[in-house]
Amino acid sequence: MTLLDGKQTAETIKEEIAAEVEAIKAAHGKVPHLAAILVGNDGGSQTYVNNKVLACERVGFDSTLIRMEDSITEEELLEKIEELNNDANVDGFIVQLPLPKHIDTEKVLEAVNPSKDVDGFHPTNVGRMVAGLKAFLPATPYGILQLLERYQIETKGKHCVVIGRSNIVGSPMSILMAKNAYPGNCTVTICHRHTENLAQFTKQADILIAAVGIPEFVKADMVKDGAVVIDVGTTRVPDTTRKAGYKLKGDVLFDEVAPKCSFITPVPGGVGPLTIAMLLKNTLSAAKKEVYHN
Ligand SMILES: Nc1nc(=O)c2c([nH]1)NC[C@@H]1CN(c3ccc(C(=O)N[C@@H](CCC(=O)O)C(=O)O)cc3)C=[N+]21
Repeated sequence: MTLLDGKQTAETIKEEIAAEVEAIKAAHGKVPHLAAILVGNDGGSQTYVNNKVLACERVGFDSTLIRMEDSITEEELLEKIEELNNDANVDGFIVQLPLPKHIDTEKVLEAVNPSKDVDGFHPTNVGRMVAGLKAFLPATPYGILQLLERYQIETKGKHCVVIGRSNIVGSPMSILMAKNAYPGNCTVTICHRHTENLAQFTKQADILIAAVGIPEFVKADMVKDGAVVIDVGTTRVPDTTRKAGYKLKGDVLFDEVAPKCSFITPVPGGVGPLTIAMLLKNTLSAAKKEVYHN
């Protein structure tokens, strides 16, 4: 069993980005700039946004964190987005999810200019990805592709089973794994809450991607011997013995599943750090105008 070290891979990617930032700075006297809007003060979201800001510093990007109260109106958020769309100093920005219930998430995501949508959540980027055009890829699926590629895991002709069909992970992951590319060329099965006899599908997976958000959902008897298992879950479970007051749990019952795997990602230190690295990669692409040449 080989551990897929997301933390180390993310470090390598960030070093590559930092080297490019140096070159851009030398040539143009400016560096890529990522902004993030955080509405409210959900603990998990704060951690991720703070990690993004720290990562920006690490690679030499400018970053701006915009905090807004839980009580803001949709209109106020849309105004802020318009401001960032029009700010020539900002190359890319994200609106951290989830948003408060009184705000229409789809409307908000559609308001982001696709050329600055480094999360890849705008319908234009989703459509472009599906059509095989240049697009900002959502950071988590993009990070998983990087992990498969950098560990040189064979994907052609393999059966990839994705559990979960969310817009930000399960759906785009399934599309990318089926593409005529490396990593890709898989036969893909998407499972979700209405899948009958889930284990019958997961047991056939050469590559199993768990993106359900239920801690330790995938047990050993659901996994084939020698499978590659990618765990996207990062649920905070209360743990009073820890200083942070919580423990991070993946969607996979790691101790039981790992011995059966050829490769597996840990939680923490797996997919999470790569998500942040690929957000930076998208921001670099935005600054270099590699996707939209406006
Ligand atoms: N607009 C938007 N874009 C996102 O990309 C987005 C979002 N909203 N909302 C929330 C989810 C979740 N997410 C994570 C990012 C990093 C870690 C990460 O770095 N995790 C560390 C541990 C962090 C910890 O200690 O809590 C790890 O797995 O090793 C986890 C989760 C991005 N998301």
